[in-house]
Order: sequence, then C-alpha cells, then structure tokens
Amino acid sequence: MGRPQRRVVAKQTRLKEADEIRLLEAWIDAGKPLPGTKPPPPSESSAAADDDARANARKIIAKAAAGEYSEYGACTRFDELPLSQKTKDALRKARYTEMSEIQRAALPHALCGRDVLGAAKTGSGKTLAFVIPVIEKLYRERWGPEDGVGCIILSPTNDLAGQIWDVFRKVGKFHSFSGGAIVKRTGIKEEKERINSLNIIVCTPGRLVQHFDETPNFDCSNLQMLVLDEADQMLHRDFQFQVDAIISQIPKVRQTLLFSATQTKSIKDLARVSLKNPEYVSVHEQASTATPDNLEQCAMIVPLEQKLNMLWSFIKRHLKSKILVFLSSVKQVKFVYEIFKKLRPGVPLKCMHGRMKYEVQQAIVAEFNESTSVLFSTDIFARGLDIGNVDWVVQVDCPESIALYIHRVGRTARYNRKGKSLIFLCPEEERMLEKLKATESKIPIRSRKPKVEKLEQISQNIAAVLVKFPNLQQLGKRAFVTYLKSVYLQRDKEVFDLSRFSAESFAAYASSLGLPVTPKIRFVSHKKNVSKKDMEDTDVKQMQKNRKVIEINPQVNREMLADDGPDDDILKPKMPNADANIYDGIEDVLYPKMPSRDTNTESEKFEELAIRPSKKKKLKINMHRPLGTRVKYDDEGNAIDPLASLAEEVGSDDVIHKDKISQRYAEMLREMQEDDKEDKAQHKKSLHEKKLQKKMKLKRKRQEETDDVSEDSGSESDRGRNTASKGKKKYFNNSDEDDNGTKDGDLLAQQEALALKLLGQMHG
Ligand SMILES: Nc1ncnc2c1ncn2[C@@H]1O[C@H](COP(=O)(O)OP(=O)(O)OP(=O)(O)O)[C@@H](O)[C@H]1O
Repeated sequence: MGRPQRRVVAKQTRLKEADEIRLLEAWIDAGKPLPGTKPPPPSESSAAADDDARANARKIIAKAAAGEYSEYGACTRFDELPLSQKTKDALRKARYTEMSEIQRAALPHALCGRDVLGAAKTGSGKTLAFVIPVIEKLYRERWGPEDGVGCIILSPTNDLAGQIWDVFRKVGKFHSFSGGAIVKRTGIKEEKERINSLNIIVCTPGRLVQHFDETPNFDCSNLQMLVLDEADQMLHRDFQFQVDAIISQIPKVRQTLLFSATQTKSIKDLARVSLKNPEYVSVHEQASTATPDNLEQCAMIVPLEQKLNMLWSFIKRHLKSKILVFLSSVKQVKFVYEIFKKLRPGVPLKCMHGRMKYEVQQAIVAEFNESTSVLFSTDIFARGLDIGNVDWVVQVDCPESIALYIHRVGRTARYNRKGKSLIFLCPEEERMLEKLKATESKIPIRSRKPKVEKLEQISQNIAAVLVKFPNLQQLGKRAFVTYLKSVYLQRDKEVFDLSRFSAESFAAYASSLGLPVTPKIRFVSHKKNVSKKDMEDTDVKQMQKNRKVIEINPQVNREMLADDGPDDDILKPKMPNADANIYDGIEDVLYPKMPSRDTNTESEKFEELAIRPSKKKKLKINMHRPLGTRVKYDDEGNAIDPLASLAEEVGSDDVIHKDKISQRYAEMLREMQEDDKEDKAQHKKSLHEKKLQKKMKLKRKRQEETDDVSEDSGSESDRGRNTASKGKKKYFNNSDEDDNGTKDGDLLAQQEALALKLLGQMHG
C-alpha cells in the first residue's frame, strides 16, 4: 500500500472513530440510569436472555443512530452497553458475554462519568467493572501517547497490579493505548524514561510516590481517572501516607472508582479521596452471606502443637486437590515448605511470599494455575489474585480480621465455581470462631472436630530432617519466634492474646517444629513462679513437666520488636507489604515477557540464610543453655549445629531412624540432668564459701576493734610488733597467735582464689 493510500485509510478510520464516539456520547448521555438506581433483576430487564446477542446489539445501535437511545442501565450483556466496537470485540474474544451482578450495577454509572464505590463478593468480576470504563473513557477522549498519563490504578501488591494489567491487555487488545503495570522487573531508571508516555499506569502506591519524588517532569496533570482496587486496604493506615501524597499530586477534577469485596464505609476515609456524589453500588448487601454462595466453609479447633500434624494429614488425604495454604509469616511459609518438601507428601509443593523476586512469583502463580499442587503463601496472595480451580483454601494461622478471612477464602469458589475452605484455630483463639459465626459477619461456617485417629504425627520426622539439614533448624527457630510475634502484634486482643497460651504449649509447639529446645522469646516474660532461667532456651520436656504460666513482658513494645533483624517480616503483620517490591519495572503491553522459570532462586536465598550475619551485634553467653545446644566450631571457625554431628553419624539417608532421634533426645536429657546436679552442687559450694568469707570478715573486724582497744592501753613494744604485723597484713599482735594467723591467712587466700575461680567459671 502506497503512502497516500495509507493516509486515506487512516483518515477514514479516524472519521469512523469520531462518528462512533459522537454516537456513543449521545447514547451514554441520553440513556444513562438515574443516580442512585440499581438495575432490575435480570429476568425483568429489557433484554430477554435467549435473544440473539448480535441481533439485539445491532438493534440497539440502530436505535441509537436513529436518535432513539435505549436505556442501558438494565442491560445484561456487554454488547448491549454503549461501548466501542473494539472493546466489544475484545470482550467477545475473551468469552465475556453476560455481565456479572457487579458489572451490571456499576458499569452504567461508571460509563456516564460518575464516581463509584463498588462492593461485591470475592471473585464476582469487579476488575472488569473498572477496566471497561477506563478504556472507554480514554477512547472517547481520543487519548494518545502525547496526552500522557490518563488513568492510574492503585493496587496493594505487585502481583495484583500485574494481574489487573493482564485484564487491560485482554480488553484493550484492539485499542492503541500505551500502559503497563509498574512492577519490579526493569530498573527504576528505565521506568523514569518511559513513565510519562504511558496512558494507563497500574501500580502500588509506594512505587508511584517514588516516581512523584524522583522522576523529573513526571506529570499527571491531565489525569482523567483514579481507580483504587482493594479500596478498603488502600485507604487503611498502612497506605495512608502514600495515597494521600498521590491525591495531593493529581487533579481534583477527575472520575474516581473504588472497588473491594470488603468496602470501607468510613466517611473520613472516603473524604480523603474526594469523591463527588458517588454511587454506592453494593450488589450483595442484601445477600445472606458475605462469601461466595458456592463456598463450603469449616473450622477446626486445633492446638498449636498439632497444627503441622493436621496440615500434613490434610494434604495427604487430598493429594488430588489444588490447595492454597495461608501462614502468617515468610519464615513459616519457608519452613513448612522446606520441611514438607523433604518429607515428600506425594504432591508438588510451592511457596510464595513477598521476599521473592517478582519474576519468580509470576512463575509460581503460572505453575499453580496450571497444575494440581499445594501452595504455601503469606497474605501476599490473600487479596485479588485470580487463580483458576483452587479446590481448598486452608488457613493454618488465624487471619487478623473477618475482612482478611473473607479475602483469603475468596481465592476459591470464584465466578460461580465451587470451592472449600478450612481454618485451624487454636483453643486460645476460639473467640475468632464466635466472631465468624456472628450473624452480622454473614459467614456460613461449620465447626468440625478433628479426627484424632487419622492424625499423622510428624514431629519426629521433622526433628530428623532438622538433624540432617542444620540450616532448617535455624529457620525453624525463626518460624517459631515470628509466629508468636505475629500473635503478639495483632491489635484484636480479644482473639490474639499470648498470655492465654501456657509456657508448655510454647514448648510443645517448638517440639512440633522438631526443635529440641524452645527458642528464646524476648517479648514474653514469666510469672513469679518461673525463674529467669526459664526465659532463656529451655528444654522442651523439662518445660512440659513443670506447668508454668506466661505473661507478656510489659517492658517490650512494638519498637523494641522492630529491631529483630533484616529478615523479620512481622513488623506489619498480615499486611502484604506492597512496597517491599520497590525495585519494580514496567511490563509493557507491547513486550509481553515470559515468566521466568527460575524457581531455584528461593532455595538459593534460603541457603544464604545460614551465613547471613545477624543484626544482633552483642554475643551473649547463655549460662542456662541446656546441654547439647553449645555452639561448637569446625577447623575453619564455622559454627557447627548442635545436632549436626548426629547427622554425620546417621549417614545421608533422607529420613533418619526415629529411634536414633529419641536416643539422642534421651541422651541430651540425661546429660542435662547430670549437668544440673553439678550446677547445684557448685552453687551450694559457692554459697558456703561466701558464707565463710563473710564470717571471716566479721571476725577480722571484731579482732581489729579489740586491737584498737589494746593499742590504746598497750606498751611501746606491743605497739611496734603490732605495726609490723599490720604491714604484713597479719591481724594478730600476739606471737603465740601469729602462727595461727598465718594458717588462717593462707586459708583465706585459698578461699579467695577459689571464689574468684568459681566466679570466673560462672561468667566464662
Ligand atoms: N462477565 C464475566 N463472564 C465470565 N467470567 C467473568 C466475568 N467477569 C469476570 N469473570 C471472571 O471471574 C473471575 C474473577 O474476576 P475478578 O478477579 O475480577 O473478581 P473480583 O471480584 O475482582 O475478585 P476479588 O474480590 O477476589 O478481587 C476472573 O477469572 C474473571 O475472568
């Protein structure tokens, strides 16, 4: 095709588009629903469900062209809406024909430029309810690269931003907008060069603020629309600073759309985004449940120390299911994943958390999407992510709120599919079950009793794995501490109260993680009957013997917990930290990149854990450390794990014989008891020495006083002798007594030396 001819075609296209836009604008204006109205139920709507869609759409368009505009507020299908042909074609291609309830209710209002506050159950199609109006708005405005940023969509995590951008790519397939999810892929430098040419930006608030701060000429002065997905979370205090900063940088005159399954109704929060006469579209408000209708939910009361046994037994009984498991911290996810992988349940295992590279996360999501497997995840996966055919959502750790519960279980039973969920709650967290069952929560959850006879006990196997892989023992300790910390930091003290847990339940929990001793918990102290010794590393069995009550150490506040090292992920518990993904990049529509298959990154990272220097600088020697936990060093000065020697003894088989583990534990206990006896004897001896010293001191003092009296009344010779003896540190002025004095002095010196030696041993 020659150049002039191409120009003609382009001109014709432009004219056609201009005509279409004129028509659409007239249609939108004339047929818009009244403010505050909801669409009638589908059966009463203008379009009969069995109508031929294309014929119907043609009829509507013909009507609009003839100046008779149909009211589109009651439509049930996408092609009955005043949408551009390009959008309609893309929707059809993606097999989106019938609208979901939220789409039917929100799209007519959003298309005519109103602000929308949309709420609908998880998996009900909220993404399309904002993607379509964005594309249509920019199309009708004839937006081009030279117009800059036309719309910003904020999402709490990079993964969700990537997923939303995928929907934009699908629906905007035949349009020519530029845009992308600003997620950690390319460097910030590359982003800075291109960001001003993007029409649609999907990103986390933190990343956008970074561009406002650092990218020269980053300009959003033309912005037409702002969308907040997971709006309640976006307006939560964790994102408050960033969202407020963004709002202060964008035009006040704009259209704003807010969507979430658990929508905020706080006037204060909504005022921050300055909505103008918003349409509150809450399609499931009158529904009897807040969760999807096809979701079967149950809860089990499981003691802390039985959770892993329960999870293992559950997985073993559902080997053909796709299971998503939620745990409360990165450490727990890593630990459970690594341990279960070594124990080989017979189903592929995966793990996902915010510390992974974005590409790795993407690869894992893609794999999980396609295969039957078990995915262990933090709450980074709790909101918004759309994975097909998840059979089970298992919440091993209690969610921080009802809202988070709803989002977690919402990863299954999506868009009319069926799904099941199970939550383990410790007896100490039973209040959560009451809250879930409360009428106002609208969660149809059943309590189920655990089948104890079917429970596989795996703590011995875990202990064996820890013996063989000493790095995992360190990880286990951290998993233990971060779990307790996560409970400690929760705000809802009705549910999360560490003081309800007994010291022996901590010990049993540590034991269930295969740990031979209970790791030190800095933020917990013990009541009077518990000695300081028990706050340090304590032998599990010993603790189980003596029932002790724990209490939260009032000296420890949140700030003190904040310096727990670089890999402590509990400072903001249960909130996926979007800004952990600060090294983002642009994923462009024109250059779709294949997700990296490099799933080894995590294990590499895991290997690093062991050699990463701790931030806790001071090396404290724990006098009360039980036997068998002393740090030994190899020839090169590297610390050897206490049980590593056992690993060498037992060889390289995958699972070490249980007898050997029990034998080692028994040995450790015996050694500890012997050590304890020795300690006691030494302690008794040192007390005796001290008493003796005190006695001697008193005796000396009395003697000196006597001397002073005799000095005052004594002869010259006596005085001289006395002075001489004082110079030699002899305290007796009688020559007969001099011999005795020497003997006593020697004894004293010996005793002093012994006491010093003992003190030295105690502190050494
Ligand atoms: N009209 C439709 N027809 C068919 N499938 C649809 C339709 N709308 C959405 N879906 C599909 O439903 C699934 C869930 O949609 P989406 O992720 O938008 O739900 P959501 O309401 O945003 O959920 P969440 O609250 O968990 O974020 C997606 O796989 C999407 O492709």
